[in-house]
Amino acid sequence: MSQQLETINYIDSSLYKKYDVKRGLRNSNGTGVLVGLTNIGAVEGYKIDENKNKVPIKGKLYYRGYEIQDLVKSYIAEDRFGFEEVTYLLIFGELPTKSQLNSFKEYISKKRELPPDFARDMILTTPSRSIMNKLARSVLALYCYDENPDDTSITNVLRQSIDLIGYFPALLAYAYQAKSSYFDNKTLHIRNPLPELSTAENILRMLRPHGKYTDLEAKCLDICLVLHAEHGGGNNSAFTIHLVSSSGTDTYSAISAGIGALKGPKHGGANIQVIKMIKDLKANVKDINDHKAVDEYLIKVLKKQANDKSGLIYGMGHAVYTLSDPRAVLLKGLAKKLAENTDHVDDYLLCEYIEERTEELYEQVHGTRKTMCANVDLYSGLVYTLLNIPHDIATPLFALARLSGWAAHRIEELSSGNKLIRPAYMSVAEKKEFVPLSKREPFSLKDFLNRTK
Ligand SMILES: CC(=O)SCCNC(=O)CCNC(=O)[C@H](O)C(C)(C)COP(=O)(O)OP(=O)(O)OC[C@H]1O[C@@H](n2cnc3c(N)ncnc32)[C@H](O)[C@@H]1OP(=O)(O)O
Ligand SMILES: O=C([O-])CC(=O)C(=O)O
Repeated sequence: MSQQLETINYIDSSLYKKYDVKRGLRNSNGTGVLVGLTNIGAVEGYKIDENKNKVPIKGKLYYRGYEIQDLVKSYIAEDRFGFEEVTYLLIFGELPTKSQLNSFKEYISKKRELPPDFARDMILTTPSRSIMNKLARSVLALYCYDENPDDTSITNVLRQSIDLIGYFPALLAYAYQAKSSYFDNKTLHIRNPLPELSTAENILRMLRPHGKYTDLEAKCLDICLVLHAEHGGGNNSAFTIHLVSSSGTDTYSAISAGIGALKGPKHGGANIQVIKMIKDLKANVKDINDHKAVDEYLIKVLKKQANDKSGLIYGMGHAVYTLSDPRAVLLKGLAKKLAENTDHVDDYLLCEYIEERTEELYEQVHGTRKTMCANVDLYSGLVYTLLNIPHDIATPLFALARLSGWAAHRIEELSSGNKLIRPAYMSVAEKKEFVPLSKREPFSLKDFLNRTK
């Protein structure tokens, strides 16, 4: 029956050209179809020249007009946590004053504790191997604990968004604890969040059996959260938020849909896929410093003969960035610093080698050159290893950080979208006459192909 599904669902790719369908909402030069306007994040990865050709450039990312490097550099220089400030910036559109930031942090800190018995009833009873799956279900379950869940007024959506931002570290940490205890036979540690701690500190406190972490570990995790918080309106999960919000549905439905989109291996889930790919590479290549052997492995990946046989080198390529992804540049620098004088120098060099070689090996295998840079997911897994953060939560950390951007995009859609997002699909199906049950014949591939020729 699945063969039948493949047959009846096949659409000849020449039809897309014939009817000028923008597959994947992409123009013929690979750029995205313009479908919206946003004030939140700006992603710049190419220029269009006077002949309408796409010209690769170094990538830039702005949050509400501020360049990501400037934000990160200032948090490092001022030796302070930046994620709460970035959340404020994304939602309210301006950098906060000291007192605005303090009140915002105080407000979030009051929402750190989950509703009474939520952890017991909603997280520990039905653990999942996938923490992303558990997070989506937890967000949906929070609908039942909200006395005003369906009100889409901005005041109410803002309250719901900040509640979720406050709850997320505990949702993530308890989902991880439930998974580790139930599936990996580890001791269950349930530690309360502390209101005076930053998001990064609370995550580390609740994740670790002893609840301890260093200031450096927390500040590095904070940088990772800052870097993952927002990426414009067109990325798959933010667009999902716009799409779902445009129907007028509730905040919990919209955010859980965003989590589902981010989980995919071509989007946020790529960070876990990079970790798995490197594990597979190490299992198949005796010496990871042997460049020839690494090349051979990567060629097999590209030929769909190795790893998950998708043909993808995870952590490489991007829909917008061409020469560089500014987040990958920053994470690479962080990974290099953290790896120095540890056993992980070779792991760092391996990621760097994959970054250097992908374009050329892609050309060798496919015969066409594609400009491809490391994306945010290539080095993040290594940074988490170096921070002693379990790999299971790599994508969930992405979701926790991106929740700030999603909240801003949902509020933007509700404030300025004002139109149900509803693109067109042209039907290419044949029209048929109804056949009574007694006269039907089983599906025949031959008949089907004859009819659809
Ligand atoms: C947070 C984020 O979402 S960042 C992205 C994380 N995702 C990954 O790291 C997964 C690997 N990368 C990819 O799959 C892609 O680069 C994407 C989906 C991110 C972006 O893709 P796009 O730039 O839109 O390119 P597109 O999907 O049109 O691909 C063009 C061709 O290059 C191939 N390609 C793109 N990236 C890669 C890659 N990393 N490895 C192998 N082939 C690749 C595609 O398979 C496609 O081949 P096809 O024309 O034969 O179908
Ligand atoms: O912009 C994209 O397509 C994907 C991405 O990097 C992100 O969402 O962070």
